[in-house]
Amino acid sequence: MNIVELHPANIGLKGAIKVPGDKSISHRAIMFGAIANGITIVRNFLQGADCRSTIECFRKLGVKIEESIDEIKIYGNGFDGLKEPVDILDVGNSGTTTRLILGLLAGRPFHTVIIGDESIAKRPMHRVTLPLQEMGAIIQGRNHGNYTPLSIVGGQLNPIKYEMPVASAQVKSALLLAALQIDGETTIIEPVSTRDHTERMIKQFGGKINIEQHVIKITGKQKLHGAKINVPGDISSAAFFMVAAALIENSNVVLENVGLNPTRIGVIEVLKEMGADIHIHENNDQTEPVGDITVKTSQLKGIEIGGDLIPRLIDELPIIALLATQAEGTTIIKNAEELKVKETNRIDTVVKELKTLGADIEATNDGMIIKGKVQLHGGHVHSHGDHRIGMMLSIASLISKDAVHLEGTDAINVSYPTFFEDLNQLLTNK
Ligand SMILES: O=C(O)C1=C[C@@H](OP(=O)(O)O)[C@@H](O)[C@H](O)C1
Ligand SMILES: C=C(OP(=O)(O)O)C(=O)O
Repeated sequence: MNIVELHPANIGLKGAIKVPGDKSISHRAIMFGAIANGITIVRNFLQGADCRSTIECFRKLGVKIEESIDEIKIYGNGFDGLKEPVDILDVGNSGTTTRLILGLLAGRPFHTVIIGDESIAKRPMHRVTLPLQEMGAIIQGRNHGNYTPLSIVGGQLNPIKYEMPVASAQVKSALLLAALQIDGETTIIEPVSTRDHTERMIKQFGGKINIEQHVIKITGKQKLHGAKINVPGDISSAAFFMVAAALIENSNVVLENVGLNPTRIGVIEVLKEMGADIHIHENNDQTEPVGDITVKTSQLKGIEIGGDLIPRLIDELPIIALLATQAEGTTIIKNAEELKVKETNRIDTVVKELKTLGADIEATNDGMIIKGKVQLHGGHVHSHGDHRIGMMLSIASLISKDAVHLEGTDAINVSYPTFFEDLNQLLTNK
């Protein structure tokens, strides 16, 4: 496992960068391109390991996908264009690929086997396999279909009315991808709003979907046509530099062309409530809203984070935990038990690694309690193979007193392969 020695920043972060494309939207652009009729062109696609896994899975399903430096071209032939793969589909580290592809394959009349890495093998799949089985798909796997390896034989599905027990955009999207193949209307009820990229994309590809509050209705067998997708920058990646700029003296950072979908901007709301010097400049209102985010060095105070806000910042909670170590007072993160079933148990890994650096942080059943402001010291820390933990600890090293030895930085390739290049650029700008 690779170990990198990281040093405290002795200057502020300065300048403007464009973070890479949004991971959630990049996955969906490939999937919708594959099931639509005609050509789909995707610009600013995230070339991270997770989205690469999605491309390779769809190639194995018989979809022609061409790649050049600045765009991806997908030749869609509708749902019927997908063919029984002769090989196993490997989803790598990607929960989004696993769950969404299961929804799509639930309606395909052929057999597929899905595997992933060690982390994927621990992530619960019943949340999608149970409702998909209720719709009529045949799914088998470890622990009665809860864990990979999974095998699925899809076919004719029945529409259902499904009240989701967990707030999860992946579950919602899997069910929508299944529902798109059914003659009849499927109803999905979310407990709390989650990211709505799938719903937006259905419309962008020419489909119809009815959304009223938390009730989503969709009729299948619609004709989707190819589209042009400009993927906005990923706010989940931008969050690391938003926090770094707020915490490091003499910083002034602009993150350009970041996706500002209202279901994703919880981290901006938290930064504002904690007192950060942050400004948003919305550029336009496309299918997905985008804009520039400016963050300067800030004085912060602890707050309580929970309830409906959680799904809107779920992936940002590791970096928000670091932010809280530098805020005056106590920050309480609650209702975030979903953190336990991410690439790692992110309550445990965040608490363990930040404690190693001297933070005052305790795990609770559904989140964390963090007391600040505490000067972090150096130490030997580990990403545990989790990209977001790796990036959070890299930012922590910038505000630590002594060197930090970070093990497992390669995990960062999952969502942000150019993370260290971008960080170095912000550190060298005057
Ligand atoms: O739909 C998506 O693209 C995602 C949904 C979230 O997962 P859940 O649906 O499990 O909350 C998020 O954590 C993940 O990084 C991406
Ligand atoms: C949880 C994440 O992704 P996924 O579920 O797709 O593995 C993430 O990117 O933080």
